[in-house]
Amino acid sequence: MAKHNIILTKKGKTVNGTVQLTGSKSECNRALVIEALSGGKVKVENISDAADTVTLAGILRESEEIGAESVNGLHESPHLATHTPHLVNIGPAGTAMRFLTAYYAIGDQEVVLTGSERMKQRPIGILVDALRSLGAHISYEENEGYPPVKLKGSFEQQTRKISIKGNISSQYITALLLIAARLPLGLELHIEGELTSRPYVEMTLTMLKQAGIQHNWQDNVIAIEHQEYAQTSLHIEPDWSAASYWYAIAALSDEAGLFLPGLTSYSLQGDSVITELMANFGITSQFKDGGVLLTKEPKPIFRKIFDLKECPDLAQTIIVVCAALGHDASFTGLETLKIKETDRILALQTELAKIGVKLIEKGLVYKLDCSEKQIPQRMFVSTYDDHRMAMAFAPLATMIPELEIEDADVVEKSYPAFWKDLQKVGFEVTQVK
Ligand SMILES: O=C(O)C1=C[C@@H](OP(=O)(O)O)[C@@H](O)[C@H](O)C1
Ligand SMILES: C=C(OP(=O)(O)O)C(=O)O
Repeated sequence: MAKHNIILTKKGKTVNGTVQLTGSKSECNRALVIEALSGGKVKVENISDAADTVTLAGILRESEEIGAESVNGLHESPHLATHTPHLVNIGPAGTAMRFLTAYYAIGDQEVVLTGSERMKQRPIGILVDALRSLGAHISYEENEGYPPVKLKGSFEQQTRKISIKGNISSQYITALLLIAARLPLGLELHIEGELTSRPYVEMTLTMLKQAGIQHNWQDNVIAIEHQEYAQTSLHIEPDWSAASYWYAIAALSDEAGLFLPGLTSYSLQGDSVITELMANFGITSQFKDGGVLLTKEPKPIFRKIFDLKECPDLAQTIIVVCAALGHDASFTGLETLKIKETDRILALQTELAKIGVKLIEKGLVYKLDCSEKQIPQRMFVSTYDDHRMAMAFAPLATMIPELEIEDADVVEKSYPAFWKDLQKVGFEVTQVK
């Protein structure tokens, strides 16, 4: 598909309106895997239209069909008849890549699981090693430790007790927890060292519980016995990471009145912490009428340090807001950013340099230096195949008269209606020929 850029403009410094956000990509991806493993007992309500979720749903549906054909003896499918493995391409969806690796590892189909060029650079060795110790047969098709992977579909559980490093990606842990109840011996997962992105692991366990799967988490050990799913529906809340861009827009405006229906203060999503983070920039979040109302009051910013280890997907949103406001804050917990859709540290450094702001690495702390900040009349934002680069820089249109954003469709990964929603609240979006 041809890539196209857009120019974003916004007149005035007030923003008002109602925006219905799509379902959470993280909740939905978990729910779909739970649904697939539950043998039809669990259903998903309010499925997200994030491209990563739509892709995952399609793949799981196709897999179930192939599974059903092979159970019924209909081996006429060209893949199965010639023993060519079923080729599954997950594109840029990291969460789905990790979850499907675990899902196919315990299935009975032979599958080669691949993704976009960037996906082939996003590590998966820690998860593969854990699955191999459980008894899965997995090999690498290109580079050791990275997709594509071949899953042989001949799982025999060797042990229930495995260890996994917790500081690279919580998605490996979620992937294992999602299949745990289907393992004949269950799972006893020992998390070694620090656990990054912890709220995502909590979300997984809560959703499993909603689906009838109990767990026991003590210190660094999570245990799930082999057990049956309950007959139930999982309801997906709107996406709090998507909400963060609306908070950023409010933070960079003089006045705001934005209503986001469906969001609750008791969300499963760790990114709901955006309400606390944005309070530092004068944003009040009022939960009422079945949603959240954001309002803005100008106030001095005091907070100097932000630890984002539990909410890595908010890093770009918060850092861009601080840079735009000329607030020299420091950030910790950004270690996982280099292995996401792009190296997000490098991408931030390169794009912030265009407004004269530096993001300086000092060991594990990143510090903004806004002393030479300059808001230009026009800016071109490169997006590096990263939806969050496009959405985190879009709020700058409240300050920069002409903001050109590269490859606008990149937002489809998690929030396809983003540009349309901006238009609804008074932004102009012009496609560049
Ligand atoms: O489990 C999830 O749904 C996610 C976990 C996080 O990844 P890491 O655990 O790799 O930080 C997050 O960045 C990602 O967007 C979604
Ligand atoms: C890191 C992200 O997604 P994933 O890892 O699922 O590609 C994200 O949405 O910011």
